[in-house]
Amino acid sequence: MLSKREVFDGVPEEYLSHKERYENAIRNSVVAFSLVRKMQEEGKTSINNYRDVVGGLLGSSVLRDGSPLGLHYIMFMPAILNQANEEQQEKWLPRAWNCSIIGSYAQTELGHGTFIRGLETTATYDAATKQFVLHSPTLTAYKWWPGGLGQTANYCIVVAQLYTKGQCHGIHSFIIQVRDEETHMPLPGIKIGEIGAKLGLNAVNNGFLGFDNYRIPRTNMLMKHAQVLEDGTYVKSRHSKLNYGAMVFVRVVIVFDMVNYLSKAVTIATRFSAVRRQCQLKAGETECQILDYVTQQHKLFVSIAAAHAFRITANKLWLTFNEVNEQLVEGNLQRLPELHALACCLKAVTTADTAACVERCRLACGGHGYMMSSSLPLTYGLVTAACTYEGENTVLLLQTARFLVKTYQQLDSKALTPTVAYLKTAAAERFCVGWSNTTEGIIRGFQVVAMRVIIMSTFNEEVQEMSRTVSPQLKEVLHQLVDLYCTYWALEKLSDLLLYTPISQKEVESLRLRYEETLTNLRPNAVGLVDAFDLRDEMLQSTLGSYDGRVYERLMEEAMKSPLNAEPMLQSTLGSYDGRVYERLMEEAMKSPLNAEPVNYTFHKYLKPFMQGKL
Ligand SMILES: CCCCCCCCCCCC(=O)SCCNC(=O)CCNC(=O)[C@H](O)C(C)(C)COP(=O)(O)OP(=O)(O)OC[C@H]1O[C@@H](n2cnc3c(N)ncnc32)[C@H](O)[C@@H]1OP(=O)(O)O
Ligand SMILES: Cc1cc2nc3c(=O)[nH]c(=O)nc-3n(C[C@H](O)[C@H](O)[C@H](O)COP(=O)(O)OP(=O)(O)OC[C@H]3O[C@@H](n4cnc5c(N)ncnc54)[C@H](O)[C@@H]3O)c2cc1C
Repeated sequence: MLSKREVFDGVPEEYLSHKERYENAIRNSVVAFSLVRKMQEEGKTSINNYRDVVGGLLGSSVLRDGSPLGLHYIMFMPAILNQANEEQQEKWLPRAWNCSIIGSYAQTELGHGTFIRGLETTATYDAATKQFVLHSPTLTAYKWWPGGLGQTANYCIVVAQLYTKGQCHGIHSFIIQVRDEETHMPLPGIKIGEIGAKLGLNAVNNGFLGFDNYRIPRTNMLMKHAQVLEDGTYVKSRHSKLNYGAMVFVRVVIVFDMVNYLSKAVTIATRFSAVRRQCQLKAGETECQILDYVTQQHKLFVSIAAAHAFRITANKLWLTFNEVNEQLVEGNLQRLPELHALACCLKAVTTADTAACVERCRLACGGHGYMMSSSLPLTYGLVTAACTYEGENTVLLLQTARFLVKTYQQLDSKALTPTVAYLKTAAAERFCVGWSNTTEGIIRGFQVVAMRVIIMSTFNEEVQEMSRTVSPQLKEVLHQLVDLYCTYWALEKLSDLLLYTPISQKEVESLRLRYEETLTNLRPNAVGLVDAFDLRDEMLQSTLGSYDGRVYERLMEEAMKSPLNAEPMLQSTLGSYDGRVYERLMEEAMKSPLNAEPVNYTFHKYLKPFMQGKL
């Protein structure tokens, strides 16, 4: 076993270099996950409930900024459970469960994250050799973001467009070895490295991955739902979205993560507010605790309530998830759309609210909340990432909206699933329900709001199909900006307007329509308007915002500057892009302080003994 001192070094992460952070994260992770393995051996955790144990570790003081092994537990293993058939589970799960292989989940590409039907990586079946050929046809096809892939994982689940007999059958999942299990060197045809420094989660070792006609056995396609037979015949899944199962699982789990992070942040801020004394209510008196100010209570108490609300919601969602998955096993797909809509909505709402609440907790602590030692900035970095990963929030809310509009359109013809049954009542009472200032009254009020918004969305959808007008003159555009600014804030501050002005419900509805029309009118000039700020690239200093729009090339150029990519074991993906692979590799190797060793020492010293169960 490693001694505590050796593992934690005692040097706060903030003072470590990018590379030292990674090395520190590996040391901490092998210790932490050796404990999980010990619990497995003693039967204290199993393949079905390990999430609580791992969830408690990830984001804890030991793995404060994430772990290079996190994705192994968070997505690699769930994907095998969810997408692999029995035979494949027998082959891969035991090795994944005892960490003799370390996996990641590679779906997102440089060019696509949300629109997964647009992913470019291809998996083409070769019946002659009974193999799939994985290939990244363009730079934008490179997998980009998978956690742990940079220098740590030696296997991963790859999501690619499946081709067989010349036909594309859409995205499917494959289990792929990317590094040699003995030497940890990338296998021939694999280009791999880490993507560089991020706002947070800098211990997760997010990587990039490119394939150059890389061959895998047919049986490495995860075949629980769809299959490809030896002769290349494609057998399709009962439901095209069953392949998306791993994402639904993680969205459900993220709601639990938000409970942990929000509880932590509001504990820090509330305790600090009890200790902090600032200003006197009356001259001569002792300064009072800031927790006594109503403004401070306004900032914090809702987060305490939200943490409990999210916990109850997470438990209910987990029950629904398990119920629906049991029904799926029996072939009953009826509640899958509802589960998808629920997981999307609750992942989006809890992550957005938690990010806002954690930032509010930080602000409530004044200057001391800005200190890294407060742990609030780090917690914010963790939670704000969750608004993006596992489905960007806007897009997930659109999925829920789609489900609600569809439910409304079938209100009279279809039995409603439990979570939307209220729509029937709200519709039956034709919204004439009176307001009561009770919890039930407020819930009913929001049910009426939901019903009205769904009706408006359905109506807008019909209206917007009819007309779209755009006006080119600058004067018009500036008027549109004024319009936008006014209608945006009128809608943002609607409660005040309803309280203090005679604005009617009808006027609110037309205000909302006008706002959306202004957005549409401004869209064609949006880029021109920001170009008009005339901010040079040197001032922006951003891979995303450069004038020439070469986003992906710049992202890759920046990634290659990471010290972790200087190590000779990595293959320069940018080099393969412009064809100067070997010259660049040699250039990078000569720069790297580690050019004497082909693999980072932490593999042999920590990772390999851990994977061989010797730690
Ligand atoms: C410190 C420690 C922590 C550290 C922890 C760190 C952990 C980090 C983990 C992050 C890992 C990742 O990010 S992994 C990558 C995650 N990526 C994503 O989540 C990608 C997000 N995008 C998507 O999921 C998809 O593109 C959609 C759902 C947005 C759209 O999919 P689509 O195939 O285009 O479907 P679409 O045309 O919109 O809809 C067609 C029909 O399919 C239905 N449909 C769509 N998806 C599903 C679904 N999953 N299940 C059922 N049904 C579905 C729709 O409701 C619709 O039904 P009907 O209306 O026709 O009836
Ligand atoms: C910390 C972190 C860890 C991650 N880990 C992994 C991982 O392990 N494995 C993996 O595969 N991926 C991972 N990801 C990638 C993540 O899943 C994607 O970033 C996410 O799905 C969003 O896709 P995108 O980045 O392409 O953004 P985009 O989809 O390009 O979104 C950019 C903007 O476009 C908007 N937009 C996009 N489509 C629409 C639409 N249809 N309608 C309206 N607006 C739209 C979005 O709302 C957003 O404002 C990770 C990301 C982060 C930040």
